[in-house]
Amino acid sequence: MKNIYIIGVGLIGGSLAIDIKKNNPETVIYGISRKEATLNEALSLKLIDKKATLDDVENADLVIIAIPVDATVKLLPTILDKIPDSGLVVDAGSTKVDICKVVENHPKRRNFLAMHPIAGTEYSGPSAAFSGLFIGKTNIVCEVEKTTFKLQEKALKLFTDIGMRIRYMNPEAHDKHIAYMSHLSHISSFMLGKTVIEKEKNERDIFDMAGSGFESTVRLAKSSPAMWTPIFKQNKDNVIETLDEYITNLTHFKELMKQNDFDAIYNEMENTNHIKDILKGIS
Ligand SMILES: NC(=O)c1ccc[n+]([C@@H]2O[C@H](COP(=O)([O-])OP(=O)(O)OC[C@H]3O[C@@H](n4cnc5c(N)ncnc54)[C@H](O)[C@@H]3O)[C@@H](O)[C@H]2O)c1
Ligand SMILES: O=C(O)C(=O)C[C@]1(C(=O)O)C=C[C@@H](O)C=C1
Repeated sequence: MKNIYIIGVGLIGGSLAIDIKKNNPETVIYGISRKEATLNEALSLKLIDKKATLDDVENADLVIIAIPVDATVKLLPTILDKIPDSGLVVDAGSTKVDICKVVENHPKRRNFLAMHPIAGTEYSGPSAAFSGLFIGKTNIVCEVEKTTFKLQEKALKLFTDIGMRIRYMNPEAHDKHIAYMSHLSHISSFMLGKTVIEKEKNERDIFDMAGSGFESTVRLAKSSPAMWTPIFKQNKDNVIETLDEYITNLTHFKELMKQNDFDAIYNEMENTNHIKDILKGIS
């Protein structure tokens, strides 16, 4: 691909830019952002080769949209309008139902591939981007059958070349599973951070007593509200369902404590230890 345009050169867009360029040195990577300062930062960090504007995508072989999911829903139809007939658009959004819905009747629907790379960190912006983020990680691809076969092949090669494995899923299943697998852990981390900040008022105590256990469970509370608010809004019903389940489990744990049923508490923890085997890998 000769010309790749990345809209949103933050953690995800910037990290994709670095590794795609490594594998395809002849490709020109253009960055598009709302703020000039973000593009200048991306240029100075060598994430992109050149700055561009939305109108320039009429020359695109590929456009990667890596902006918050509400902005993706707004921009995606316009980008599809502008790209050439041979062009491909992919998005990296953390939700998939609303994004797929907004283009379901678009005349260039077959030029779009919906995906969600399950890779990231709690940091955002161009300076958070790094090479290797996607190695060994899963890329969830939705409604693959709605994309022209030739364009599917091009996109999937680009992503497997940077180390990703592909998993296919429909958008509804994606949003339901991801509410448990990603959105709930962010809420639980944010609320853990809130509880500690509210009750442990002395920041020196928090700093001195934060061990690696607290650090690791509160890591996601450093994440960007600008990215997460639209995710929770788009996936509201699924997220509320996960919260109901989680709150039931927390309440159950509290009841066992009140009843001094420490055998039951032991069993709860022992059963949950199974997560360690699951995360070791399913072959
Ligand atoms: N952070 C993660 O762990 C992660 C993982 C997988 C997918 N995603 C998804 O990838 C997308 C990007 O996330 P990120 O972590 O790279 O965020 P980020 O904040 O690091 O980068 C997003 C960039 O988009 C820019 N931007 C915002 N609105 C814009 C608009 N309307 N037009 C152009 N630029 C705009 C921001 O200024 C920022 O530079 C989101 O849809 C997110 O849901 C994030
Ligand atoms: O590891 C992290 O810090 C992340 O938040 C990455 C993470 C997640 O695993 O929940 C966050 C959002 C995504 O859409 C995909 C990946």
